[in-house]
Amino acid sequence: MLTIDDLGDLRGKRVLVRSDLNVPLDGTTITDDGRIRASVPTIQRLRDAGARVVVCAHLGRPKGAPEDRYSLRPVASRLGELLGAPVAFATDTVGDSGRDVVAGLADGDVAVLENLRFNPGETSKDDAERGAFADQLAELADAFVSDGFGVVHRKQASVVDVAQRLPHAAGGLVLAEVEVLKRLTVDPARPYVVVLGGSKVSDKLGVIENLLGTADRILVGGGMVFTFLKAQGHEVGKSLLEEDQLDTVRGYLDSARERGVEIVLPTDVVAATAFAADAEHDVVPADAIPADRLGLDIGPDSGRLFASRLADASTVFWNGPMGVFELEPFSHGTRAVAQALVDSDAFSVVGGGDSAAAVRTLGFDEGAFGHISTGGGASLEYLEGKTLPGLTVLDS
Ligand SMILES: Nc1ncnc2c1ncn2[C@@H]1O[C@H](COP(=O)(O)OP(=O)(O)O)[C@@H](O)[C@H]1O
Ligand SMILES: O=C(OP(=O)(O)O)[C@H](O)COP(=O)(O)O
Repeated sequence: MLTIDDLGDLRGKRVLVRSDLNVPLDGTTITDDGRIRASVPTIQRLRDAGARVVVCAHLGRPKGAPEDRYSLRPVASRLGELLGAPVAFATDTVGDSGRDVVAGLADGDVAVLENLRFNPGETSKDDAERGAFADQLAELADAFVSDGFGVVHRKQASVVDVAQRLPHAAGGLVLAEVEVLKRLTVDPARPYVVVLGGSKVSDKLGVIENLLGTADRILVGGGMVFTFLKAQGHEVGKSLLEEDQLDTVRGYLDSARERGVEIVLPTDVVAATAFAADAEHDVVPADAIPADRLGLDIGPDSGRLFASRLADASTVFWNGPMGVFELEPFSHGTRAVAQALVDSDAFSVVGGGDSAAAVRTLGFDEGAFGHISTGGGASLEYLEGKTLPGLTVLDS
């Protein structure tokens, strides 16, 4: 991959940096700034080189139009604090504000553009629409640095199309993440255990197919669980469910059996009356979730089971919290898995915005894990052996 050194002298040049600043927020309060901190070294390096740094990023999944709750303004403020320098904020991405803010930058200055996903072109499936938005982004800069590892699996304008329009390079974060993940693709020490959870179920269920060819054991928790339980014929109440994936999941279970890959499912679940910290909740058997309840965590028995299936692992990749860890009553399963990794001798990689945030907010020391990756879906697709569009485009 091309690196920042390949871009030559950057003094006075406008450099567009695609970062992954998709951090968890409580209102306008950032509850974990890990992804912003991870983005700082590349931005600082470009400042030191005298570049005029234009940072672009997304927050959440707005549908192509502005929504206050997804504004990057609080993120820009936090970036300024971490850099110890003023950060200009454009209230749009490629409109008047974006252009004015970029025009006002001096060498070494930094600006953050408003959420890329407020523009329909960013995530469009239509090449022409995405290309037109990428043209506008490219007009704001002389060079492009891709540093948002968490989005390199997305074929989106700011990840792929803009790189085709400007001299481009991989940032230090992307290079570092790929370096670590390579260790898990080239002959990982066995047993190799993958732990999957979280809420992006439709996105991530598909990775299991390829992981069945590489992992020895897959532990399933979080919102993923219920599609498996339902596929086995159990009721899951009001829990997160991908109804149209039931046959696919049955196929995974059959295929795992044939290949000798162990799929470990929870034996009990914390089932609540509502998605709220003060909701009534009980531990119920995984095969007997009441119709009016939703599963928001794996239960204590499952926590012990998962820990026991991690104890002998030599390599572990974990993406996706085991429950709604943001709410204390539903954080115990995630804590149990994190503790099991801390206690094991395995080389462990924890990937994903929320998984990394969970580990930190639950009070674990980052140093106790082999690597904390900023990418969840991106890491998973890399480990599957898939071609990631945001990486391929940096090769040429
Ligand atoms: N049983 C569940 N039901 C609903 N949401 C869940 C459940 N378990 C975990 N989650 C949610 O999953 C979210 C993280 O999912 P995801 O984005 O896939 O992970 P990551 O960001 O680590 O890749 C968390 O906000 C958590 O509250
Ligand atoms: O949070 C992210 O991914 P992750 O939840 O897989 O870690 C990235 O910012 C990508 O976001 P997206 O899954 O909305 O494209």
